[in-house]
Amino acid sequence: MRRKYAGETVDAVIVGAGAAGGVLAKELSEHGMKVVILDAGPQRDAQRDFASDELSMQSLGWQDTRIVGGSDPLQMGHNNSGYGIGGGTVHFTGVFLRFHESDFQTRTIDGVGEDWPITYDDLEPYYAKIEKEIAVSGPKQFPWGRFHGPYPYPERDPISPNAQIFSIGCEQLGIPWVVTPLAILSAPFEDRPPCINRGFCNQGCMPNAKFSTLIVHIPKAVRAGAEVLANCRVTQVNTGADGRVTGVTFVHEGQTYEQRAKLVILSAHVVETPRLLLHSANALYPQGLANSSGWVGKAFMTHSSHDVYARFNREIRLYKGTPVLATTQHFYDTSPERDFVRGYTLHAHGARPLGFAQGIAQSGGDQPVWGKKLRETMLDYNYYARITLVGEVLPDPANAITLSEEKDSFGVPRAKVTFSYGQNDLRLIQHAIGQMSDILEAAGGKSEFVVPDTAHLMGGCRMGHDPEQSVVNSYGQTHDIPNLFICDASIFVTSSGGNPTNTVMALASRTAQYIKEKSARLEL
Ligand SMILES: Cc1cc2nc3c(=O)[nH]c(=O)nc-3n(C[C@H](O)[C@H](O)[C@H](O)COP(=O)(O)OP(=O)(O)OC[C@H]3O[C@@H](n4cnc5c(N)ncnc54)[C@H](O)[C@@H]3O)c2cc1C
Repeated sequence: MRRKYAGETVDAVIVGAGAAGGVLAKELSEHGMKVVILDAGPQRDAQRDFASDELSMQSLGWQDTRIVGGSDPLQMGHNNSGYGIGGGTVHFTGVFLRFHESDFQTRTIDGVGEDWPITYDDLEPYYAKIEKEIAVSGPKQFPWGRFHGPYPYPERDPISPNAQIFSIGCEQLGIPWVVTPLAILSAPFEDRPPCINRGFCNQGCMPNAKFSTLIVHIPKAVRAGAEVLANCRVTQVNTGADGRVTGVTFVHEGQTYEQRAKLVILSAHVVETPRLLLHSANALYPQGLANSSGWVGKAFMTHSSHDVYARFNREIRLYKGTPVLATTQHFYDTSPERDFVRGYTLHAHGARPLGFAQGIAQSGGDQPVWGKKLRETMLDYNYYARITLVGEVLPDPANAITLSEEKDSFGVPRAKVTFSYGQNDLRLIQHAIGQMSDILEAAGGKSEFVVPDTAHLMGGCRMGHDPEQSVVNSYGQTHDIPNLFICDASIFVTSSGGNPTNTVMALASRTAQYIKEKSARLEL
């Protein structure tokens, strides 16, 4: 393996080149720090490696076996974790939303979950910076939350037929809607073209109109001097006799290496970050690293993400255009009229034929859509429209990532992912299904399939002021080990009712700023 910093103790080693890791690598190396960033998966080339093919592009997701449990076991893989340089951003849908003020204070406002140790104001400048840096497109007026636009780039136009259906249904019911804020270009930016509506965002964007860490932050980090190592699986975080971390052990093509560093930053996402911390237990830290509180792996969350499909008597063609182009956050905040607290976002959401077939096949309950019925429905694929939920799931310590007895080919225990919905989560889902059906029917469709699903992973190494109730402080610095940071979606305290990646990247930029300031004062 060709190396730049082999044998050196670098300023920072980052594990995971996804949404958070990419921001950190870029910002720290542009500051002059020596950075090595490792990813377990490959470095892909958008034009060479992305195919307009649903099935083969499943390889963009994390495919290693994870053991799932709980009363609502999660389907792991392509739908919730990325694999390779760019992480989940390579095949994410590109919906780019901010959290609302209330998301950071659910305990105070609604008596559920936990308050974050930061407020919306702490993150606001970082949201603005990231949105500008990647030229987020969105409406001139965004009606919900604290940020009302305008976005750096104009909203996408035209919108897809499925988004038009959504808009008609919402308008019939008096529900405000907008063209979705997206990390997808509406006009040229830097050396990238605007979106041409191929619709393969979840298969990797071949023309580079969609932002991904692979094509934006990683090249900038490399230009600033960072060393990016693909196909390098970190198996251990190493600790010195003084209790500080000294670097990481990783495996590349069957060979084991060590990268020494003054700072270790884990950005390996919600399952792999806790797994590494737990697996790196030693005599000094028998419960795993940064786990004196016992909170590592606990209270991870997902979003409920049920779909409703309705059939229309005219062609909609769900494959057309960017998958998500219309959104409402009308049901985002707690309302005393509902039997649950917190809320959700609804998106008009395109689907490709395979996704449609896999979805409706799971929708039937005791009357599965399979065989002849599945085949007949597939013939009518062009007549269906879809809406998808992004629903807040409350944190529950029983939803946890732990180590199983079974080991993977690297000798590391496989992650066990245990998940069950709470009563509030289930009531929220029922409400959302009703609203999605109403919108589709108000637009002239007939609701036929409800597909249970989840999306996004968050939490498991939550931030907080109290070292006995949280793993990291608000900058991602672990309470137990000052030179060990966690910076990815695992540090979320609550899940919100909106897509998370803008918040992941804003937090990463805030952590980078903290590291730069602390390092300058030799305080790390
Ligand atoms: C299909 C799909 C659609 C999505 N759509 C949206 C959307 O529209 N809007 C939105 O806001 N969010 C969306 N998301 C979520 C988004 O992708 C994540 O929020 C985001 O990528 C999380 O960033 P992260 O830095 O925590 O981890 P990731 O981006 O997942 O990066 C983690 C990286 O760590 C690497 N890694 C893990 N373990 C190791 C190890 N041991 N050694 C070395 N490397 C390791 C992985 O290979 C991966 O590249 C979507 C996700 C998926 C899967």
